[in-house]
Amino acid sequence: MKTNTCSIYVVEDDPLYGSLVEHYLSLNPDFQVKRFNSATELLKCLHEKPDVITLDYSLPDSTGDKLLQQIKEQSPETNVIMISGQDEIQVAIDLLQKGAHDYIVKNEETEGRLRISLQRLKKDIARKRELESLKTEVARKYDFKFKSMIGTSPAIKRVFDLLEKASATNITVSITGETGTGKEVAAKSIHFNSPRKNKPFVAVNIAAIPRDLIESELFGHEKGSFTGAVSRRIGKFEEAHKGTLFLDEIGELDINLQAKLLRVLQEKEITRIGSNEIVKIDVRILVATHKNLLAEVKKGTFREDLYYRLLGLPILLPPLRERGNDILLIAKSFIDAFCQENGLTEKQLSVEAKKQLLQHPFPGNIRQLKSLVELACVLSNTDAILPEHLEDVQMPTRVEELNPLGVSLSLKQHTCRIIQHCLDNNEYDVMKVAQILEIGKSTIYRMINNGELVLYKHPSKIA
Ligand SMILES: Nc1ncnc2c1ncn2[C@@H]1O[C@H](COP(=O)(O)OP(=O)(O)OP(=O)(O)O)[C@@H](O)[C@H]1O
Repeated sequence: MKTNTCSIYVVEDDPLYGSLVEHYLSLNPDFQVKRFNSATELLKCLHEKPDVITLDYSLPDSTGDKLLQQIKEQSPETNVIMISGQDEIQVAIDLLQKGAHDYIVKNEETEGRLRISLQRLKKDIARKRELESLKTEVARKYDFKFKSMIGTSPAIKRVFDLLEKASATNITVSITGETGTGKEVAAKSIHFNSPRKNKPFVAVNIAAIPRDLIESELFGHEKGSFTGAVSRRIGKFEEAHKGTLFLDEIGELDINLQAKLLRVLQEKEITRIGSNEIVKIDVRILVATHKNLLAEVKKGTFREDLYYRLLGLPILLPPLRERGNDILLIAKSFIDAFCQENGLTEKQLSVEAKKQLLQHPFPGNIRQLKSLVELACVLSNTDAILPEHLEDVQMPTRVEELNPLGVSLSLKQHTCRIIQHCLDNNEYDVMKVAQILEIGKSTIYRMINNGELVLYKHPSKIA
């Protein structure tokens, strides 16, 4: 159905009034109107799930009250507008509480009120349809069965197998792998191929949120529960109710909050900060980290009980250098997408360029491959990508070299270059860089997430 059309069923036993409403509504080309003289007639067609039903309160074979309940049970998405000869306020309140969208009294203003009510509904319905189609589009994008995660190597096929198993059940999944190996894409694939796919997928990057705000971000807060809590806010757990919560960089969670998270996972209920109300939650948990959590447990920075609670089905994403020819398949898809998006002619990797890519260690994995081939598309003036286009950009070693062309940069660009330089020269140790530059590590992680900084962790440096 088009986003702006709207099916409306008119239920009215008074033939004259019924045909008046039907005629009036049919004047709008976006409305597809059908008329019914009784509750029995309507119930036969309720499986068609119309967008709107205008319902006469007193019908010969049912009451508006009873019929409203039946509609809400059988077609909960249908909006019901009650039209009644009664102007008793309590009747209207009761029906609205039972799920009617509007209550309109039959008088000389009925036509105008009905028009306003339907106009509002039409916008809501169009918005809902748009949202549904966006959801379907996202779901299709992350459907690993249809190769949105590219790869045919034995290493990635093993991962696809596990992703499929993970999608079929509710088990907690812990995804590990070097930076840029596709942990977030894997998490989305699990969700969008699971029975929860029509419910929310909520991702939280623990490292990107300042330590003081994490608790409120996860569990929500009541107005006034701490300085800055100007209004009530639900947390990510409640937001993800019935869906999936993806806790990225779980290894960065503060040890004190680890205890609270464990309790929430065991008891399946949360309390917002500053509230005593217990809220039941039904959330599927996926976690990811590039850290070796067992090593963190041994160091005493990650709780052992939480580690075992989160381990569930472990999925290790292999580094790109272990995926053989997948490197070329993925590179080609990035090249095609980049050329198409930027109006460039189609480009092919030369035999030598392919050899070079296959030998590259790719410490930044797929994210690094993407920037490398996108830069090559820009550097190549022909339809061929040659080895010279795939040279790694040399990292400057002196701060003056950060701006070799002397072009004027904004303060933000300078900031990015300085932090990136410091990361490159300190083994990508975010904590250390945060201390050296006296900035928060969450700032650095936020910039990494925004793509302003790159965290190329050399394999030998990964714990
Ligand atoms: N198999 C794949 N095929 C094609 N593209 C992929 C594949 N896996 C990941 N990507 C792409 O690689 C990039 C990095 O993926 P993603 O953000 O999921 O990695 P990550 O492991 O979560 O990174 P980080 O550790 O930095 O959080 C994204 O652009 C993603 O779309």
